[in-house]
Amino acid sequence: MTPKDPRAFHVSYWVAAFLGIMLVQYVYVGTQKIANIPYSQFEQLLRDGKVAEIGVSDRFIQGKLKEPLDGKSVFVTTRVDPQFAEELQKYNVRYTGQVESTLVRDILSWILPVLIFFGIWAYLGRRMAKSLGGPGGLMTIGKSKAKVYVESDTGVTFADVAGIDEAKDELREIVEFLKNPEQYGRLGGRMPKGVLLVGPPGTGKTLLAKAVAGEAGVPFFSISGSEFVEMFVGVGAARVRDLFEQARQRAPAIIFIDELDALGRARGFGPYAGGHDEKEQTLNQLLVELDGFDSRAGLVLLGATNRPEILDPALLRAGRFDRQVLVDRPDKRGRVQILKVHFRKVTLAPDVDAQKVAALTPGFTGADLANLVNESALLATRRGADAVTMNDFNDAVERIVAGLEKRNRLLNPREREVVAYHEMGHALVAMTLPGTDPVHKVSIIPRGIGALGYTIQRPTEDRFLMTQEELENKMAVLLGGRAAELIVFEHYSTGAADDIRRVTDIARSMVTRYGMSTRLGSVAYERETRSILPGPELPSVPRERDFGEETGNAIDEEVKAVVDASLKRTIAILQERRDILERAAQRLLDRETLDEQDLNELVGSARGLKPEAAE
Ligand SMILES: Nc1ncnc2c1ncn2[C@@H]1O[C@H](COP(=O)(O)OP(=O)(O)OP(=O)(O)O)[C@@H](O)[C@H]1O
Ligand SMILES: [Zn+2]
Repeated sequence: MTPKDPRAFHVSYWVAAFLGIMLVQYVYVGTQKIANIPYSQFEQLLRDGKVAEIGVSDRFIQGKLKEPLDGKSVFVTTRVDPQFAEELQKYNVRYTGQVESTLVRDILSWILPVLIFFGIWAYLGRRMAKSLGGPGGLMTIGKSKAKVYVESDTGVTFADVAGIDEAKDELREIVEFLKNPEQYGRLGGRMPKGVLLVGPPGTGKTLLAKAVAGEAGVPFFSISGSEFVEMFVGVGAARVRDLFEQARQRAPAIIFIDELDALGRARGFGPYAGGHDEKEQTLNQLLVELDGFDSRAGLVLLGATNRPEILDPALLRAGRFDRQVLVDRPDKRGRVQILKVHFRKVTLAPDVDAQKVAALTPGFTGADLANLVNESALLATRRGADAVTMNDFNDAVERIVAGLEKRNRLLNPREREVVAYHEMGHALVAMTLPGTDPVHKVSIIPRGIGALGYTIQRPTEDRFLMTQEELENKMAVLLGGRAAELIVFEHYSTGAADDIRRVTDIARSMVTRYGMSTRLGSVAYERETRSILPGPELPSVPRERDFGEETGNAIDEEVKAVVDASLKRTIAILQERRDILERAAQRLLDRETLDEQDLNELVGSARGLKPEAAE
């Protein structure tokens, strides 16, 4: 399309070559037109002395005439046996020699080259399209694919996106900005250029991006990072440039890059570690575009990824994708809302209830739920029913759950219960002990890699200094999960691995760096770069040992003693509040997330109990 696209050159080149060959063929054959004459006429020409030279094969005679006949100077005729010819003349039979059809020759000289040419073109086209990693074939060559992905009106609004209200709220500002980019910058307020939507697959990141475009009524340009993989050098960068160029012309607009991690993988990460020129060039071009565009022009770049941790840090720097919006798996209430959106598309029997279906589908994402509604409708159709019943949903859930379990994405009911008590253990200890950060949210919805549930504490202030008591409370909160599991299930599970690691770090630091152990005194035994205070975690370097083997053993024992004491204390705290733990964990199991207010209602009385009473 645009001359900048390197592939465009290929196509015009091929077309020109093709036309050229046709022209040469035409001119050549045209001047060489051969007269096809009867044998008797040939004899006449011979007798008249008009034939200059001939070539004889066993079936044809071809020759040149001294003067052109009907503008043709070459003739061909079919040979007739001379004796047979005499015979025929004797009986006065008129005869002609006729050259056989020229069809075969025509095919060979015209159609075959054309066919071969198209064959080669199609083959190259397919190969090229394949190496570009995208769909398409013949027709897409030379066209910038970005063009294909523009939607003037996505037709999606926030009403179509349910259950992820927090993410929606964060994007409302972008909508306002896109509706009126000039006004927005009036007071000097700056819009973020890039917003990164982070969340597991199928949670509606693409849908949300489209909804932002739909709400603002701006065009939606989209491209997927994975399309850039395995592309010719230079093509990816050209496409990015082209994409931004087109979007700029139609600003205000949204540019959406799905699977940003495929493109923006940190250098030296994964299978392409070490110079993968093409991706690097494409990434660099993206960074150039990001740095170059002025948000007042009304362009907003949205990116999506489910692996933010592997992104090149350059992408996340200020002025680039400097805002992240979490798009999480929905909890039960969220699932109800999502189901209601998708229920609009099908005819439901009166017994179908979004609450009931939501209760059946813990761990499902928005995409899973959309799939569920669809499957149920298919089952009903197959039955020949005229509405989808609760039974169809039950059957469809069973099928889908089997699939999701295979892909290891769902907890079984027993695991959910363990996770609920574990997380509630953390939360309850935190809410009991003074000086710990308030609990913002508890959830048993898996998040990220590895975390089966989570408890979010929101620090009230930045901390630069912590007392021994505060560190001990922090350890107790971290051990709350393990303690709850021990009390309720009397088991040790792997779910506490990360908690244990962090507790051990704190205990070791207390003993060897902060001099908080009475047995070992206020002596610094180790220098470690890792800090337990909030802030960037530095990579841990091998510890420097300033002590002998005996002291080393004493340190190990002391660390163990600190952790053991902390666990004992934590167990006591929870045992004291066993009934609250039960009630809150059951509520958590039912609702899947509890916010600050829910927790305060459930646990409110816990603070009243003196934690020390437990010791
Ligand atoms: N929150 C939601 N509300 C309503 N429908 C949803 C929601 N989330 C997902 N869906 C349904 O699932 C489909 C797929 O979601 P979408 O492609 O937006 O997910 P995604 O997060 O972009 O996934 P991926 O990371 O795999 O690209 C949507 O088209 C929609 O039908
Ligand atoms: Zn835990």
